[in-house]
Amino acid sequence: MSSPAVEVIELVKRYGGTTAVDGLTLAAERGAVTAILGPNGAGKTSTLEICEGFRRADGGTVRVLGADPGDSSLRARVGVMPQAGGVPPAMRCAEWLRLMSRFHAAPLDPAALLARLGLAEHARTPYRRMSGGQQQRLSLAGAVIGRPELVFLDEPTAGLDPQARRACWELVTDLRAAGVAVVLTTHYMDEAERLADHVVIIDRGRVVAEGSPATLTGAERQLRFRARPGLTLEELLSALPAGSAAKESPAGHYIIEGHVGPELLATVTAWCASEGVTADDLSIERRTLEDIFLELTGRELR
Ligand SMILES: Nc1ncnc2c1ncn2[C@@H]1O[C@H](COP(=O)(O)OP(=O)(O)OP(=O)(O)O)[C@@H](O)[C@H]1O
Repeated sequence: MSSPAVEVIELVKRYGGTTAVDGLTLAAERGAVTAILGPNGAGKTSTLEICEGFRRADGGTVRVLGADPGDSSLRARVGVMPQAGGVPPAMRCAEWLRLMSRFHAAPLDPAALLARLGLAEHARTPYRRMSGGQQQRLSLAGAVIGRPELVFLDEPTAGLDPQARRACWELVTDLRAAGVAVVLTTHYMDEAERLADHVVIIDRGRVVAEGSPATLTGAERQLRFRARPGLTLEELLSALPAGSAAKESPAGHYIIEGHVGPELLATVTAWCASEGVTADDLSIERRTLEDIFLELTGRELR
C-alpha cells in the first residue's frame, strides 16, 4: 500500500502562551477526501498551514507526499485554497488564473475552469469587485489549476450559495476520482457527511474522533418528533424498555434513543396521546454527524 499523502504525528503548535495544536496525529490518503472538523479555534487552520509549509511546527512530524512541508518541490504538486485572500485586489479574475496556470507544467484550461465554477462572466472583474462567494470560487480554481496530487481546502464552501456549493462538491468528487488527495476543513456537517471518506474531529488541538461518516454515526437509530416544549419525560422513560433514553434538544424537539422498533414507537405515540399532543414530523433516523460532533465537542460557544 502506498504511504499516505499527508502524515501528521504528534504535531504541536504554540502561539505565545496558547497551545493551538496539542499532539495531533492524523493521516490523509491518496484518492480520498479527508475532512477536518472542529469548533472555532480548535486548531484546524494552524494544522493545515503547517502542512502547507506556511507555518513552522513547535513539535511533532509532518510529511507531505513523502517530503518535508517546506520542500520547494511540493509547490508544483500541492494546491492550496487558503481561508481568505491570496489574490492581488486589482488583478482581474481570468488574468490571475492564467498567471497561476503558468507556474505549472500541464495546467487545466483556465477559461474552462472559470466556466465550471460559474465565473466566466466575471473574467474581467478585478478581484476586489468580486463578491465574497465569487472570490472563494476563484481561490478554489487557483488551488486546482495545476492538476495537483494533493489539495488543501480551508473552508472551501463557507459563504457560497447552494449552486456554488454543489459545483464545489462536484469538483472535489472529480478530484478524488482522479486519485487526488483532498484535505478540507468545514463547519458544514452535511458537507462532511456527503463528501468525506475520512472525518477527523478535533477539539482543543487534539483528535477526539475519526473514521468514515458511517462509522462515526453508527448503525443506531433514533426516533425524533416535534411537540410543544417542556413535556415531562419521566413517565415516558419509565414506560420505555430499559436502556432507552429520551431528551428534548433543542426546545420542542424530542429524541428517543434505544432499540427503535414497533414497540418503542407504540409506547411513544401512546404517551403523546396521553399528554394530548400530536407528534409532528415523527421520524426514525440514524444519528447525524452533527449529533456526534456536538456530543464530542459540547454545546458552549468558542
Ligand atoms: N497568528 C496567531 N497568533 C496567535 N494566536 C493564534 C494565531 N493563529 C491562531 N491562533 C490561535 O490558535 C488557536 C487555533 O486557531 P486556528 O485558526 O488554528 O483554529 P481553527 O480551528 O482553524 O478555527 P476556525 O474554525 O475559527 O477557523 C486559536 O485559539 C487562535 O486564537
